[in-house]
Amino acid sequence: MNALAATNRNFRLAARLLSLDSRLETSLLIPYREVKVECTIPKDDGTLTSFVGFRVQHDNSRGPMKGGIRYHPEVEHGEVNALAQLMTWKTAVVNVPYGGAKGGIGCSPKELSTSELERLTRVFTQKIHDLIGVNTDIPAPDMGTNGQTMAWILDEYSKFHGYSPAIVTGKPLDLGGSLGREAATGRGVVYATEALLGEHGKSINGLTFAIQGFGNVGSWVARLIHERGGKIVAVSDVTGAVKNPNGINIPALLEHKEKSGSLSSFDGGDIMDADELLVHECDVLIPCALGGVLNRENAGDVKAKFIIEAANHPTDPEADEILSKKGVIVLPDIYANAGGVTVSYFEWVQNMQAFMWNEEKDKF
Ligand SMILES: NC(=O)C1=CN([C@@H]2O[C@H](COP(=O)(O)OP(=O)(O)OC[C@H]3O[C@@H](n4cnc5c(N)ncnc54)[C@H](O)[C@@H]3O)[C@@H](O)[C@H]2O)C=CC1
Ligand SMILES: O=C(O)CCC(=O)C(=O)O
Repeated sequence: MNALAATNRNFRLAARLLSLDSRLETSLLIPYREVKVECTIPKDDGTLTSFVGFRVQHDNSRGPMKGGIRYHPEVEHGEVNALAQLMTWKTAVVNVPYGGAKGGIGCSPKELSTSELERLTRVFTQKIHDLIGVNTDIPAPDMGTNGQTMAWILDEYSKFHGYSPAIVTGKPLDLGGSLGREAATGRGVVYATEALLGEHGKSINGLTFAIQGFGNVGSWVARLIHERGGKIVAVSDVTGAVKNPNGINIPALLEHKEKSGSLSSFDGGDIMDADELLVHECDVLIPCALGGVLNRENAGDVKAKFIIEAANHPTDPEADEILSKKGVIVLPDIYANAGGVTVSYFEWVQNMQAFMWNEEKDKF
């Protein structure tokens, strides 16, 4: 099932359970605004190339719309739409005063040079600058983007609107970023995992884990689970996958990835087929990459007892049904990965107050 059909289906089910007024249901199924823009840039070799960018603003009933920007070849209108809708539910679940939005550009960021990525980000910002705003829609990083991308958006936006650090979150600390934001999504995933396991009389220490994706979210999840004594038996990313039944040395894997840019040549485990990771023997499976990776083709073969949705919508509705019949507990994305947008809210609050907190601030 495609991402939008799946997200709409889940929303309709929830609306029925809540006896939601059908007028509200209809209104919440249709996004507030969808924008599709052409982004043409000169490449380093002087030729011109065009990409398609999107920003979907789903709902602003609870506050300014909030959500990441994704650079990935599979970015398309329907998926961005689904991701924007999920942001509306996510910000409501953790009760931060935001609505939901999402954006992205259909491109392969690894195939573009830094200067091409900068030009693309600046052109995209020029096309959407009058639709976003510190009180209307605040982008953040998602797959394929990072603090540097946010810095370019901030700089380009500020040319039109004056210096506006609150226009993006997840930016570098020197430009008004927040301490703790880089780790926040992974840290939130681990807190959510600890709480769920605790309810079942278990803890991270002593259980086995398989993690799909080793970018911002996956690498922080791996690091924090490793620190808590969890045994990570398999990790994958777009370059390949590695397994070790005795537990992968995560600090060594992080160092290897930093140096080589790849997981596949790591000698602290055996190479495995990346698709096999999702059905690998483990107690807890944590998808931290793309959506729809668990579907009717592989859900029946999943060995894990718990699935923590660190990625957005990794579990297709058909997989959800199969997993539920098997007694697998699935912790939904809009709760499990909400640590990122929570600290994004803290970053925005600091920017709006022109004030910087220390990382330990816990009183409001
Ligand atoms: N960055 C954030 O703060 C948040 C991210 N998320 C979600 O978490 C997921 C990951 O996002 P980030 O870590 O930020 O992205 P990222 O771009 O930093 O990392 C993505 C990772 O997925 C891997 N990957 C891509 N295709 C793969 C495949 N076919 N098989 C295995 N691995 C594959 C990449 O190699 C990379 O390691 C996405 O679904 C995103 O929407 C959710 C909440 C907040
Ligand atoms: O930090 C944010 O504002 C949004 C993060 C995001 O895109 C997500 O939670 O999926």
